[in-house]
Amino acid sequence: MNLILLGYGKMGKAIEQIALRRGHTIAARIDTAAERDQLPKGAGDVAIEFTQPDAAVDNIRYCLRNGIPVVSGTTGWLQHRPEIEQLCQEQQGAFFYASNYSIGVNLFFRLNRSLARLMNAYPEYQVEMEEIHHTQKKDAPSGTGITLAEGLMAELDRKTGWVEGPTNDPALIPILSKRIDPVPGTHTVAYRSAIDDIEIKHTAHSREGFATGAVVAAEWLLGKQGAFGMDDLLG
Ligand SMILES: NC(=O)C1=CN([C@@H]2O[C@H](COP(=O)(O)OP(=O)(O)OC[C@H]3O[C@@H](n4cnc5c(N)ncnc54)[C@H](O)[C@@H]3O)[C@@H](O)[C@H]2O)C=CC1
Ligand SMILES: O=C(O)C1=N[C@H](C(=O)O)C[C@H](O)C1
Repeated sequence: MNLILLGYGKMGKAIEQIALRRGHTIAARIDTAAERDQLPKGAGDVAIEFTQPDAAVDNIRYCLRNGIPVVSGTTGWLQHRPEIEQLCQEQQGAFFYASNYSIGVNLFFRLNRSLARLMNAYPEYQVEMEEIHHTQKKDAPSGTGITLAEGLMAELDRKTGWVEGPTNDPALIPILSKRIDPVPGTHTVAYRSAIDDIEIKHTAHSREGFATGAVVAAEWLLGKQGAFGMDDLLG
């Protein structure tokens, strides 16, 4: 495949390495909206978009309107997801999104939901979450943290929402965000009682898992039509 990298920061560069290793070529490395607007027609087969919260929606719209299948991993913009999915349908385009592309985290999402189902029967445990990332991260809580919280809300009857920081409201899941360099991404879900604690934790050692997942998603998306996520890819 000939890939357009929309965003050539930490993730764009990690994706380039993995893409080249998997035999793909790089059609363009785009790091501003102005550069993107100068892309020639038919420049690449798939765009991989890892930019920043205030740029993602415009980039994804651009791809869908120009018939470019797009894999996005940017976090912090998902309030606009329904609009993007509608545009994808109208344009008969191809759009893939995951808050986290690593296989390990996607296993962790499933473990989180299974554990939450089990903990429904044990209301004496209070659930809380922590996410740690490098200090350049623009959004908090992390997209992965929000996906974990959504998994808890789907399975734990006593939780109806999440909040950033501590809370005394028993219906809310507190998500504590810490920024420490050079942490690529660490997520913990903890159930605490007066007697003991149960914790599950995912620690990324580098960006390799995120980048590999994004390239695999681009390979998978080519030739498809619709809006997809990791559950479609992993089955
Ligand atoms: N879904 C996942 O698995 C992962 C998601 N992320 C998310 O990906 C995003 C990018 O992360 P990093 O690469 O670490 O950030 P970064 O700050 O290193 O790179 C972002 C790049 O996007 C560029 N950019 C800004 N506006 C742009 C525009 N309009 N068009 C094209 N490029 C533009 C910036 O110049 C910068 O080079 C963040 O939202 C982060 O949360 C990061 C890692 C994994
Ligand atoms: O900004 C990052 O670095 C990361 N962002 C994603 C998120 O917000 O969950 C995924 C990963 O944790 C790294």
